[in-house]
Amino acid sequence: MSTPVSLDTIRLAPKVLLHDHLDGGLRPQTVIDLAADAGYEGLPHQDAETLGSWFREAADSGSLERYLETFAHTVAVMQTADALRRVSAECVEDLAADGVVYAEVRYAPELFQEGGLSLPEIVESVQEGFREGERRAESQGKLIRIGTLLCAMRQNARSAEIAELAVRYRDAEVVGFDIAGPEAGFPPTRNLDAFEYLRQRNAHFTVHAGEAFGLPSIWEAIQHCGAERLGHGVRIVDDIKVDEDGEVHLGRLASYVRDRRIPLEMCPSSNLQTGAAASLAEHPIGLLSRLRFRVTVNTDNRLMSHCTMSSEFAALHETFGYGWADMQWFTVNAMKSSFLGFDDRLAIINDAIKPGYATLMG
Ligand SMILES: O=c1[nH]cnc2c1ncn2[C@@H]1O[C@H](CO)[C@@H](O)[C@H]1O
Ligand SMILES: [Zn+2]
Repeated sequence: MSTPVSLDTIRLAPKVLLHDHLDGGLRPQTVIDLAADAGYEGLPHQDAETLGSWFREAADSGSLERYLETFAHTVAVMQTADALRRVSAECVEDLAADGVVYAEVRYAPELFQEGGLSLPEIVESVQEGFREGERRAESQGKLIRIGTLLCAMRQNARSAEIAELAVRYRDAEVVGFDIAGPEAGFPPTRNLDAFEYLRQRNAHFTVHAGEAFGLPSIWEAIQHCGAERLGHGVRIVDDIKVDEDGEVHLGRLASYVRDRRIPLEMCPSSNLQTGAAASLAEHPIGLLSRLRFRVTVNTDNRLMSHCTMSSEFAALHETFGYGWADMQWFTVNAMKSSFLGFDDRLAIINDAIKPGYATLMG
């Protein structure tokens, strides 16, 4: 018999997360503790519950730029090796407790240099934290693996340096590169040299595109930069027309994205906060899934968007009626689209994902 779908049972389902920001997923209490350690006095609240609500409400701003302002507080408390190790280990524990079996967690090393850390020190501290988190999860009977993505910030001009850093640590579980930050006014082509460098070295990258800006950003990311995946990519719907009678017409770019199976790292809750979609029911994930784009479901920022992988799946279940088979489809899509090697992806699909959903589907 099939297990009824609820938030609690979704937590038991194996899940894969490709788009989660390290500095967007801190526990509120950890932000408070680290602020005290660092002597940071800028926090709006000193009580974990109130602070958690503050992040969610402040991020609920209707614009990406204002959503990103809330990161000033998390970034401020992540300026030492110890703080980075703690945040990274807790991130893994939280994902594992939510039933995530594989996650790609991203952050921008250039943001953590205010206390004098070098870029290698930052990367090594985070990697140590991730490994520690994997060990703690395993000791609680939860198997999880973390791949790291290094981001360059679009508004800064350090992408070449960060791309080199990603390649330097590619054999230490840094699996790829991304550009993040404000999208409007900062087209992905500003970072062409970084993308060229990565392609020459057979390295992987995704690009935040089609979130706060439309089709030109997606087109540049794919056709000029060579992005393998799209962070968000929601605005690809601008190239899809649905007639009154339900007939669907895909433009050239939307067709290309679907034909080439370019993965969309969709983050529904985050999109509602930044105004990229008006409501979950109207979120393009419904149409894009129906049209069998390579859709994946992600959290983006668990603190600011007050979500987990399980809560995102639960919301999709309520709104679109998705059941276990759909969740397995999203999960297999995500695992196939990960930057891990092919053998490792297959092993997670066959050893963790398929048996997990088979049990739930009965
Ligand atoms: O949805 C998003 N779109 C663009 N940038 C983002 C998003 N979420 C977080 N960041 C930015 O990425 C940096 C590195 O993790 C964060 O500091 C934040 O500024
Ligand atoms: Zn993001």
